[in-house]
Amino acid sequence: MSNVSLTRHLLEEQRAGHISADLRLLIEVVARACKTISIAVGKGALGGVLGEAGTPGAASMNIQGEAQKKLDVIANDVLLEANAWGGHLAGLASEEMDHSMPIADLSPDGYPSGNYLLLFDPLDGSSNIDVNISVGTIFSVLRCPEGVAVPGDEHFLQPGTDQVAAGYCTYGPNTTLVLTVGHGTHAFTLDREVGSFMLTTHGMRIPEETKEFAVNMSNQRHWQPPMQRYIGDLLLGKEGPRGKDFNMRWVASMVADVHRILTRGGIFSYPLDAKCADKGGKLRLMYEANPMSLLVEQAGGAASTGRMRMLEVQPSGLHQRVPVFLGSKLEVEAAVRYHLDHDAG
Ligand SMILES: O=P(O)(O)OC[C@H]1O[C@](O)(COP(=O)(O)O)[C@@H](O)[C@@H]1O
Ligand SMILES: [Mg+2]
Ligand SMILES: [Mg+2]
Repeated sequence: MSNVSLTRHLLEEQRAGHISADLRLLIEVVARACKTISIAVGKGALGGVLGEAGTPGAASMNIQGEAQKKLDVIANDVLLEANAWGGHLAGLASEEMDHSMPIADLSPDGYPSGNYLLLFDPLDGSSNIDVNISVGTIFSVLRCPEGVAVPGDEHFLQPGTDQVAAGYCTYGPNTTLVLTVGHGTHAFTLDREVGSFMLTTHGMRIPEETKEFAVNMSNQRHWQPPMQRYIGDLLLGKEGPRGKDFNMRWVASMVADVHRILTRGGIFSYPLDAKCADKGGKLRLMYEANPMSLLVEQAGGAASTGRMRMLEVQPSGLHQRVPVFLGSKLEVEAAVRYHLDHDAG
């Protein structure tokens, strides 16, 4: 077992010139918030954290029009509270908040504003909270544009290539933080007795090829023709054009599905379908697709919308949705080929 804590790892990244002291602090604050969320998730029914937020018959809704779970709200509050003292942050944005929040509004006591913007999905996999299946937190860090002291939504609309850090924490049988600052993707497991994240995988690598795909098959009839054809060919197995049998896994928590892919390979997809076409997709670009795409690319994988590299999408809205294909490089390239061939007629 490694004796490298997250703190030591971040100090080494700072000494190597990969991150500033402020960014190190910011990541430590997010990691501390994740520990608090992990404790709340772990208490389950005993902590009164299961079920819907709001009052019976009047569930509270977020900007996405989704009913909020108690833990969505708790996790969001934990992240806000942890970051309220500012210093390192200029503003933050969350799946659960209609608009971004400048740190000046969050911290009226007058802490100085910093240089970074933090975006997060405080609780990913909400439908799994009440059934004791892994959920998580996803986050992305951008630089606040020069000369902007009080950032608005428009300042967050930077492509994924501009992320200076990205990560997620899974709350499952163990609590694992997976992080990149653009120099590899590394995993830290929470030592619950000591209370520290310890480095457990340095330099995660996704195998280029895979025989495992992750998709919500119940949407099949709503998919567009290239997706129908792609998955159809996977299902034909050895006898089909792909020449091998594929296995399927779908946790319905993006963090857990991506964690499996970072650990042993695979392809994860949430394509455009007739149900979500008007919104542009199901998953959110800024705090789901982009951070996961950076982590996957840094581990040797690929991430695409099916038609272009995810990290190069120019965002047009804080809560913008996109189709997602990510994971083993050659398999993502295969999925993209089905889309491009279709478009080319
Ligand atoms: O219920 P579906 O359609 O399978 O969708 C599952 C997907 O939705 C999500 O739960 C969306 O995230 P939130 O729980 O943060 O809204 C992903 O984690 C997951 O991949
Ligand atoms: Mg999510
Ligand atoms: Mg969420």
